[in-house]
Order: sequence, then structure tokens, then C-alpha cells
Amino acid sequence: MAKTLYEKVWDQHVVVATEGEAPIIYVDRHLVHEVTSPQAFSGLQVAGRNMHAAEKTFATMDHNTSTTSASLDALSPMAKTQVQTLERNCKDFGVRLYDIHHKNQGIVHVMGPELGITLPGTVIVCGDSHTATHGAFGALAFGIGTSEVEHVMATQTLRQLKAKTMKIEVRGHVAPGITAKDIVLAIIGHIGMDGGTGYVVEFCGEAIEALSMEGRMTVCNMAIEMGAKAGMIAPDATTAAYLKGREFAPKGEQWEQAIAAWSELKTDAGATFDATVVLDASDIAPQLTWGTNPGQVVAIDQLVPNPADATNSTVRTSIENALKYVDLSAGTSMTDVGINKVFIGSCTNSRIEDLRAAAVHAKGRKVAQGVKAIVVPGSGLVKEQAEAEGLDKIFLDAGFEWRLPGCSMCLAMNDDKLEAGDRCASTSNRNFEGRQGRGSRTHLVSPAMAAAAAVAGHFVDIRKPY
Ligand SMILES: CC(C)[C@H](C(=O)O)[C@@H](O)C(=O)O
Ligand code: SF4
Repeated sequence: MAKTLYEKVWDQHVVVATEGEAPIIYVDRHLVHEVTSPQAFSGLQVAGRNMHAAEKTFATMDHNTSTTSASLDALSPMAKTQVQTLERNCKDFGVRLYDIHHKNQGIVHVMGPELGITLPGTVIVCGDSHTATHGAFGALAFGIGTSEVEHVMATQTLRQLKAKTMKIEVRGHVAPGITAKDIVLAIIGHIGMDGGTGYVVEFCGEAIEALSMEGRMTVCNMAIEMGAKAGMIAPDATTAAYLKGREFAPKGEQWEQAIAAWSELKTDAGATFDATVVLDASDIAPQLTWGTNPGQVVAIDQLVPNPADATNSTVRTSIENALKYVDLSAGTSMTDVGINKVFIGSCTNSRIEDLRAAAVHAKGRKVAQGVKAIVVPGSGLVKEQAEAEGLDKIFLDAGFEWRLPGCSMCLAMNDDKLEAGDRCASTSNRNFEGRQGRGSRTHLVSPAMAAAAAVAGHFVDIRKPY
């Protein structure tokens, strides 16, 4: 029977399927960070259990670490406790840890792929919703809750219901300057913030195939922002080229075997999806959110929407509420919206390609007066590479701050927070009320759009001179 990519990976991982019960699936890789692991580790401790396969678990510190100092003393008491607890737990249970002094430390969804921990056809879980990122490699990757983290630690398996399947095809090619972030924001604008609920989404089509692995990760990262359980992209030559030679990727004969196995990881002709969405890539302009969820998005040459144009009263109310919170008036041109903060980073857009795209707009320019802009590489390796390419210098010369890796301003869980009333051009993935700091406003954009906003002081259409 013809199968989708998801069904193939799923079938290869079912360990127990009992009639009337959710199946149990095998987990190949478990990623861990300091925020969602303490209770899971202590659950094991209390039960006197060991980890089933500690070597398949990889830990990093990212959410509440400091991006200005690699010293524990720079952390708040709560953050310090979480970081130290992770350190102790990893030691006690024999888990490999990339701590704040390690050169591979970074955001869990940046660090995993770049070390080759993320591989096609695997099941990857982490106590973090943006685990969907790893689906860019044709892995089935999704976030789990803390009690499930403990279950995976103890058994290397997980009880899971099978999801429905959705195909999102982006046909044709994007115009120059249009990035993966614009593609995924356009998709969310099209299907809505809950359009993917209950589904594992497979992204496909020429525009997706044309993306680098960095771009594919950006797209899958935001699968969760359309409500999907996971996002997947079939592995191909781009995937293999990215993985070759990475620390935990297969080597020698095993590499050859892996390549052969990965070539099977695609949706068969004739396989059916429960839902299909088709977009035309050439219609996609630079995107930015205006509201308080990622589906409240427009193209840069559009206006802030008018609640009066809403199709029903629920939509009207949500537009009204969002406009009130973000303090924008209907009909305002998006290019007239000024910002005072810029955040280039997060597991959506902090990889080398993202920093290169931002640097193009920073080069030889200056951050506008009154704007504070920070660039936060996603990992130690990204930072190292960016510095080798001189990107740090470009940013610093332009007046951006160049920081240490971490989640940073994505979520207001560390020192990098926005203040009430701040308006931020952010390359992250969530823009709900207070996400980057109480009373702050977030506009989600691509790295190029964020850097351009930093130098202009307001949003600009990067397709034209500004
Ligand atoms: C802290 C963590 C549980 C959370 C998540 O799961 O997504 C965070 O990474 C986020 O982006 O809000
Ligand atoms: S960068 Fe943001 S979205 Fe990604 S894991 Fe960290 S907090 Fe979550």
C-alpha cells in the first residue's frame, strides 16, 4: 500500500499496538534542556530507576542562560538552580551535556542538527514544542510534556496516538529576497494558527525542495505555530550533504547504508493525505505579523487589517483585541510601523544562513537612533562560523550587539526581555501577548526584514531600495 513519509517513519517505530489503546513507539533520540527536565529526572530518582538508554539522550542549556556572560554568577537564582540541576542530573545519569562552557552549547534545536544527532527517519522527542524543527530532516520530531520526558528516560519509548496527515505543497519558486520565514508565515496566514491541529504536516513542492537545511528547519520549526503535531520534509541530496561528516552522523559503510535507507523516505506516489493545502510560491511577498498570533500576518506592502472587514464576529473581536494590545490602527501601512527593539535569533532563525542574510542589510549601515538591536547566534558553532566570516564585525560596526548563544529574547525567561510598550522586530516564532516581556509587542519577521528594520527604525520593503 502506498504510504506517506509520516506513515513510513511511524510504522518503523511502533513497538506495541494493542487494539483500543494508543500504540507505543520507539524513540531514537531524546533532547533535553534545563527547563522541562528537572521533574523528570527527579521522578526517576524517586522511583530508583536508571535511564534505559542514556547514550541516546543529549542535553544542553539554552532557555535561561545569559547571553552576555558564560558565568553562572550572571544568572538569576532560579536560572542558576535549573542550570546546576541539569548539570548534576546529567552527571548522575550519564547523559552527554553541552554546558554553558562547551563550544557546542546552543539552542537545543540548533545544536542537535548541527552535530548530526538529528537524522532522517528517526523519532526525536524533547520537552519542548519546537522539536518540530528536526522534521526538516525527514525525522518524526515533536514536543512532549514533562511526564512523557520521564517515560522516555525510563523506557526509550512513548505512548502516542497516530496523527492525521496533511500535505502542504508550495509550488513554483519564490521571488528573490523571499526566505523560508516568509514561506512559513504565508502558510500560517493562509491556514491560520490552528489550521494544522491534529495533523502531522509534510511540506513539499519546488519551493520547499529549493530550500537549504537551515531554511527547511525554519519552516518545520513553525509547524507547531499552525497547530500541527509535527512538520516533515522528505530527505534528499541537500539533507545528505548537510549531514555528511557531522559528529554523530553515520560514517563509512554505515553512511552508505544510511543513504540507501533515506532514499526510501518519501511519500509514495498514490499515497493519500487527510488534507491538502497548495500555495503558489511566486505569490509570496516579505511577511510580517501585525497582531498577537502568528496567523495575524500580512505582506509588507499591505495594511493593518480593519476589523470591519472580518468575515465573522469571532474574527472581528480577535482583530480588535489584537489591535488594542499592539497599539496599531486599522489601515496603517506596515512600512509606517516604527520599532525600538530588534531581536535576531531563536531556534527559528539563528543559524549561519540567517545571520548572513541579516548581515547583508547591516553592512555599511547604522542601527537607527533610539533602536536597540541584538544578534544572538543559535549555538557556539554558529557563533564561531559567523566570526570566522566576519559577520560579528559587520553587526558590531553597525551598532548591533553580538551575544552568546541561547534562547535569549525569544521568551522572556532570562535577562533579555522587552519592556512594556517596546515594539520589536523579531525573528522568533511566537508573538502572543507578553511573549518577549510583559506589555511588549512582537512582530515576527525574517532575519533580512529584522536587520532592515533595525537600520531604518521602521519596517521596510526589502525588495526596494530604502
Ligand atoms: C520552555 C519550553 C517548554 C517552551 C516550549 O515548549 O516551547 C519554550 O521553548 C517556548 O518556546 O515557549
Ligand atoms: S528559541 Fe524560543 S522557541 Fe526556540 S526553544 Fe528557545 S524559547 Fe523555545
